Amino acid sequence: MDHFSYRDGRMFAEDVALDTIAAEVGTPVYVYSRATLERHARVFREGLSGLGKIHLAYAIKANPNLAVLRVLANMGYGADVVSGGELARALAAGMPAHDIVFSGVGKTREELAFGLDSGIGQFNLEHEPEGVALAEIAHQRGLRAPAVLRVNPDVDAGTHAKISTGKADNKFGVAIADAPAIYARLAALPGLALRGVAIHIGSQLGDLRPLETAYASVGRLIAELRAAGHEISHVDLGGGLGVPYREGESLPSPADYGAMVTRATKGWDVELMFEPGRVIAGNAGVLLTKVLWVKPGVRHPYVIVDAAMNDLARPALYDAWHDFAAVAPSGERMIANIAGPVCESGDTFAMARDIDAVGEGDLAVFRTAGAYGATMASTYNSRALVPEVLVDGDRYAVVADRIAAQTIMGAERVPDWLT
Ligand SMILES: Cc1ncc(COP(=O)(O)O)c(C=O)c1O
Ligand SMILES: N[C@@H](CCCC[NH3+])C(=O)O
Repeated sequence: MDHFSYRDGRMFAEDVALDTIAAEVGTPVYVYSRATLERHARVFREGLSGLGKIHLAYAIKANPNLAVLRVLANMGYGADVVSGGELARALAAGMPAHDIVFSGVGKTREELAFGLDSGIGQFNLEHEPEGVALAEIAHQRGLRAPAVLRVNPDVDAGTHAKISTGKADNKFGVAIADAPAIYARLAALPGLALRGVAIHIGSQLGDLRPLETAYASVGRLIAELRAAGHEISHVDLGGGLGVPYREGESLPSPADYGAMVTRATKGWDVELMFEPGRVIAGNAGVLLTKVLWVKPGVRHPYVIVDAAMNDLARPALYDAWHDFAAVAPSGERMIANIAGPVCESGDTFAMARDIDAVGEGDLAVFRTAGAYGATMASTYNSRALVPEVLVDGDRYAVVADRIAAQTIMGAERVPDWLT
């Protein structure tokens, strides 16, 4: 069941009409559905139900809003974090420290110490010097840091180049061929409790084959590490499962993914960990916007909406497609370009798109905006930071305020020597 659907010609988020939210909170605004978040969390877990003991660490970079994290914490999810800021959020949302995994290619010593002092469950080491530093910091505290080594399997994930992470030339992990030697050196350090490996080859994957190839490499590595005498008890298979962005698009489901994982990890005898992000949050949110103007264009009119690339960066960054739908469609269609107010031609959400006909003042949504939406927002062009709303049945709450340009200006200073 879609939790963003029409009733009597108006779009609702669960049981709340989007025009009500627009009138009360203003636009642009992100709107999330709690029921959808919960459904996705449940379906992902069910997809992996044949695998025995698993750990689910929601990749909070996808949507780190505290209310969203609380929903997922209540569903038994831990967190995959990539900065001290994300770690602070996961803890603040009530995620138990031992359910938190710390990934990221540029963790600072301070962040490593923060993770240790918080008692997090696992560090995913991205390279040898990081492991050495973590071992030192842990040893000084009389601790052994639970850790796994992230390997780069040199697999083309078949997704957008900017969100591929598993090719040899990408910055993530250690080359899988170098992994046995690095693993052996790190495993010998007294401050580390090295217990396995991690992998993550990219995001928005629409084909499971690259993942299966990568997991097969991990399987061979596990055998090699065990043959060298290492105890391998944990393997983190990362995230990356894609979601449909276009109506009618069909992608592998969590159940398909689970079947592949079951096949690929047969006989591994480890606790598997997963870091889903987009598949949990992507289709649980829309960006609600208002049409400001409809302006003639050379081939098609420009629909200028009040959301812009600073609110939803994905189209400008990755040429990403987000379905656009009127909140109260008339039934008419139009071919139009859709753009925001920011002074860049890249601030264009769609060109020559067949959309619901809209005019000045109409409300519309960009769909599938729950992941990598608000979290990538900025205040470029001195625009406000976009607010977020969580709907739960017939109630809703503003879960992140709109931060006005004036408030942001309040953090700036003109030094007195600049008279
Ligand atoms: C290490 C790591 N884990 C998990 C994820 C989540 O990925 P996705 O949102 O595609 O599931 C990412 C982002 O791609 C990541 O870098
Ligand atoms: N920000 C990207 C995903 C990056 C995933 C981070 N590892 C997107 O919007 O699709």
